[in-house]
Amino acid sequence: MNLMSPEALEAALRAIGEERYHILHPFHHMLHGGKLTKGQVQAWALNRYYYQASIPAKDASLIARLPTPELRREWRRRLEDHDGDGVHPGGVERWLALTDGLGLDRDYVVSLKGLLPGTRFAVDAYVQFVRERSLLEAIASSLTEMFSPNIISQRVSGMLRNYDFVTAETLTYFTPRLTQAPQDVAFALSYVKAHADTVEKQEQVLAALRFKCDLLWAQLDALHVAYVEPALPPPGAFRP
Ligand SMILES: O=C(O)c1cc(C(=O)O)c2c(n1)C(=O)C(=O)c1cc(C(=O)O)[nH]c1-2
Repeated sequence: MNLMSPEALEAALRAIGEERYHILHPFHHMLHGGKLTKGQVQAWALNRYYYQASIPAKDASLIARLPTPELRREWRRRLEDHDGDGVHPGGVERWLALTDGLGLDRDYVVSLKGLLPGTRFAVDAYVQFVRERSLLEAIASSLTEMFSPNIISQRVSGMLRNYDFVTAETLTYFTPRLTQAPQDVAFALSYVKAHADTVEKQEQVLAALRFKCDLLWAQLDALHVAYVEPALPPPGAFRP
């Protein structure tokens, strides 16, 4: 690989999303296309809770390694987006409003007892990646958020149209994400474009984004195998 301009690097990052973001996964198509039962949608929300709940842990470990107040302030905003400020609910709390709206017991969701092993391993791999890899790779791994407004729009409009058990209120988690994600991306992308200034670093940021796409994909694979086809939930996992 030759050294790319920052613009060419951004194009290469976007091409990774075109190729492997979870918007292409069959489970996503079934979810927004109205092809799932209520129990299968509950399984999705319950498992995805672990992703939401783990995001602040990965952001906190990233903040700990940022070298300046300016950088830490920028990343701290994400912690507030997810954890809230004690007055306004954050994303984790809003995700529980979603699982409430789908009729799941909150204590059961938070206990993680019904989680698929595949979800646990994929999410834990993200937190560990951010803790152990370089700051540049850790920041680059957040860049799937470049692609999330698209999948969120598709999911929200499709679910509202196709399921009588889903209301706009149930899905309010997603509304703030449509403005928060582009704000997150503006910073992370400009950081990556400025700091990936060698071929080796450019290869690392591209690999970090592929890794992140893969762990999002693996979460939907786990749901598909357990609840759609061949529908074999592992021992102890949530049963609709
Ligand atoms: O709905 C989605 O498909 C989706 C995807 C992603 C993503 O691409 O990582 C995030 C979110 N949602 C999300 O809600 C969110 O808070 C979030 C934080 C992060 C991150 O890596 O820091 N990704 C995502």
